Amino acid sequence: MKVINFAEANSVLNQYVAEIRDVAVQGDRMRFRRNIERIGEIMAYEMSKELTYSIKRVQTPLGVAPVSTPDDEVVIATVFRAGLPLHTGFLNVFDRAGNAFVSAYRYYKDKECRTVDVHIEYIATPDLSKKTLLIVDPMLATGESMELAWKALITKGMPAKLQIACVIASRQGVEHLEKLFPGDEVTLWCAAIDPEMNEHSYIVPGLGDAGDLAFGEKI
Ligand SMILES: O=P(O)(O)OC[C@H]1O[C@H](OP(=O)(O)OP(=O)(O)O)[C@H](O)[C@@H]1O
Ligand SMILES: O=c1cc[nH]c(=O)[nH]1
Ligand SMILES: [Mg+2]
Repeated sequence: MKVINFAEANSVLNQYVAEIRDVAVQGDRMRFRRNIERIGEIMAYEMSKELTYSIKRVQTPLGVAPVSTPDDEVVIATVFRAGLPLHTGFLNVFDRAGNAFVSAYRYYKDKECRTVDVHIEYIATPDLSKKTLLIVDPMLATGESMELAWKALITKGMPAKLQIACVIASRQGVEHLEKLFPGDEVTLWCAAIDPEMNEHSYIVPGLGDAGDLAFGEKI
């Protein structure tokens, strides 16, 4: 798997990442969601450079313009709930894309909240055969949700290409996906890679709980 880490380059994307991490700013839910969305828009633009292009002839009122446009049939897939604002950002850019949704949630198997498991309940997707699938989820912690989402999605057709986008990934999550996707056909795009996870499988320094920050606490 190829890994592209936007934190290695200076751009305004880092300002949005700083705001979603910052305890003094992240409590503004609308700004939090919009920042994730803006990160999605920038990532989608960068990712668009990796698609397959061909020149089409476009009739203007005054003549014919040759324009190189993408040929990929893109499907954007995300994981409820936290993935929704990132999905919106991608869909703002790839506005003709198909859309897939998977519900995956982490739950603790023990009272001490130390052993996390992931449960998939719901999947809604178009046929993924021969498509260019973009799986977008803001947090890649253990990597279990992403692996299960991928495995659930491919029961609905095998895509021709896969790109994965996260906002904050843990080093362990990246290694988990590297084992799942050996070779360099799959690319992971992330805004930052953090070094650690805590005993509750939260990314450190991370940003906290992305789903709760975007939508409020759940019971
Ligand atoms: O790599 P993992 O250890 O599997 O963790 C990552 C998952 O955690 C978050 O969802 P969460 O389970 O918190 O659900 P939520 O979006 O409903 O808050 C996030 O959106 C990922 O799907
Ligand atoms: O740090 C983390 C890990 C998983 N999910 C989150 O929302 N945050
Ligand atoms: Mg959550």
